Amino acid sequence: MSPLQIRGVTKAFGAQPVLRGVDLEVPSGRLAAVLGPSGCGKTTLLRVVAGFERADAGSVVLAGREVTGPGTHVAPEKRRVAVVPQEGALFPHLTVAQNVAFGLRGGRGARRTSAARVTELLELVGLRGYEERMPAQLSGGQQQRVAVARALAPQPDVVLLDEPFSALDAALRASVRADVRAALHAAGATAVLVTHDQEEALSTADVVAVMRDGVVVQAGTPKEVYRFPRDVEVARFVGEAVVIPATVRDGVVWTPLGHLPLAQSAPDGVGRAVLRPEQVHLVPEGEGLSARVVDRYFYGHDASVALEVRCPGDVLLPVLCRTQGEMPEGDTVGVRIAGPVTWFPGAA
Ligand SMILES: Nc1ncnc2c1ncn2[C@@H]1O[C@H](COP(=O)(O)OP(=O)(O)OP(=O)(O)O)[C@@H](O)[C@H]1O
Repeated sequence: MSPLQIRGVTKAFGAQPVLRGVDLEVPSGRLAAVLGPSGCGKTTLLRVVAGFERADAGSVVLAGREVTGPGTHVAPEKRRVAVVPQEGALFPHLTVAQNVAFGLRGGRGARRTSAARVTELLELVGLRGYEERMPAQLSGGQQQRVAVARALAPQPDVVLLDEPFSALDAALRASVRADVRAALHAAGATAVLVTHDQEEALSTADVVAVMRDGVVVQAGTPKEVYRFPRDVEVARFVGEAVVIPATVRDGVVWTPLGHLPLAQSAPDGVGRAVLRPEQVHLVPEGEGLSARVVDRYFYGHDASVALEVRCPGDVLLPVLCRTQGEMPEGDTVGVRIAGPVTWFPGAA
């Protein structure tokens, strides 16, 4: 049985419904990211699971025990859930070792509050040797790692992390993220990470739950939600998407860019196809369709160009494409589309 099962959870603040029937299961030892735009209810969901908020309806089952349900509300401290807040919230007057040892009190490891266990936990987060430092002597990333060690100390059933990397600067974020992920996996912890950063969700989590307007609209592996988004909005939210008008006839998608293979079977009809910028390949001018560079975006590790593709019938279609090299604006290039597209019925 999954250590965390959330079923049909609803929650309103006054007249404002915030959670509108959330379903989510997190398998044992997995890290799930709850990904969604600001205000969609991510933190509220975490607070319901932690027991800081009462749900109006639905249930939360932790390690087989219903902690939230009709007539049931187990107090937060009795839930065996650990919370890592946005900024680690370490006790400033306690050393790193004392902060971690604090997490051991009252937990399963209560009888083993030994220095050895603290060292073991610090080792897990890559901070062995930092026992005697004070929190103020640590970087923001190190503080977050201590907070994770403290959270793991009582061997909770589930670790909840609320935007734990958002206060870190970009250069640090990726490495702290990787360390925290490794520590959670090494501890075999089941965890839920709340984030509005799609790159963070896709690169860190085993399961991504995309949340919108108080419901989980899709949950799956990072590859599943990226390659097989449930709708155009999910496609746009989990990455850059090229959305084009498309008609399905006999299992083939007809688009202004030519006919393309389908990622999944679909009934005949009119709708939109979604492809990713990395499926748009540049070819020498004269091959494929002709396109003009209309804008460029430089990200450091790579770059994108906005193209205007001239399609049959003189239709001009805006398309985004990844590039490595220099591409002056106004340049004319050839493009070819590779790989399958996802398709959604409805008006273009
Ligand atoms: N205690 C509260 N009382 C009243 N309204 C609240 C309360 N907590 C949250 N809300 C409202 O519920 C909605 C969802 O908030 P929540 O913090 O869960 O969203 P979120 O997805 O975590 O957003 P963010 O990414 O910005 O933190 C917001 O409109 C917020 O104003």
